[in-house]
Amino acid sequence: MSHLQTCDLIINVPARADGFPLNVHIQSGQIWGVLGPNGAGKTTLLHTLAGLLPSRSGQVLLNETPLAELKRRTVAQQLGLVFQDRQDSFPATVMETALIGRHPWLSPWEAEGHEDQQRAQQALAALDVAHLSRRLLSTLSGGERQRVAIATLMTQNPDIWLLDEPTNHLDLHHQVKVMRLLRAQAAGGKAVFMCLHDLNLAARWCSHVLLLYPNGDACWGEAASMLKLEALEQLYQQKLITVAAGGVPVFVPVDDGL
Ligand SMILES: Nc1ncnc2c1ncn2[C@@H]1O[C@H](COP(=O)(O)OP(=O)(O)OP(=O)(O)O)[C@@H](O)[C@H]1O
Repeated sequence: MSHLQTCDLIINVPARADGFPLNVHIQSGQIWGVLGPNGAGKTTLLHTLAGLLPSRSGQVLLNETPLAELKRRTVAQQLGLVFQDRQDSFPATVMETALIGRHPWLSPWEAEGHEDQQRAQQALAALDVAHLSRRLLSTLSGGERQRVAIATLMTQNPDIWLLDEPTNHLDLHHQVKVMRLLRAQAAGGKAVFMCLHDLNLAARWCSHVLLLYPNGDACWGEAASMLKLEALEQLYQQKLITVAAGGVPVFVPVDDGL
């Protein structure tokens, strides 16, 4: 299974000081949650890990090789990204969109075969959007589109799954369904690294957490050791209380009158 490593990585957030160099090792079986306030650089980090943005300094290594030295096709076979905002500008059906996930695995101009179709079908079914497979993507609701994007990543089947707020637009049932799916993928050997705004999803589902501060400071480690009330209050500049539910802490923001 592939693994992704950052070596003294400084992401390039415009007009920000360098901050703390990231030395993170994202490995098979792990589920990472990246937490931080708006503008902290979560999306920038994800895009840098995917090789879509250059770092300011340091490196991203995919199986010990700098990402920049690898062919995009090789990278796309091992690493996939669900974007936060997608411009689905050209008309495509849900099935056509899911099949885009197979492109890294096909030679140029090679058409998708039966197995590719089957993979896409299974992924769409896993995300409860198989019944929409003939619909144009542009006609879907926000949550349906989000599930198609995750199904496309599942169809791509890389070892490393990068996701930018995967529960965006999802109702509660589908939030849990997606988190279960990500946990099952990690249990099967994938590595999952996602930005989250919901602390409680991180507390319940992530094995590892990276806290990213607006000034570029960062810390990371096993989830239980990172999800401490004081650290999270400092991260979000927000008063929180903790209540226990099902053996997992639930963080609740409170109005401190400030
Ligand atoms: N092209 C750009 N020019 C100037 N500033 C930029 C550019 N792209 C991103 N930024 C800034 O970089 C910072 C980090 O953006 P990023 O999208 O990574 O944050 P984020 O943590 O994902 O935020 P959010 O929680 O709101 O999604 C933001 O302040 C953003 O305005």
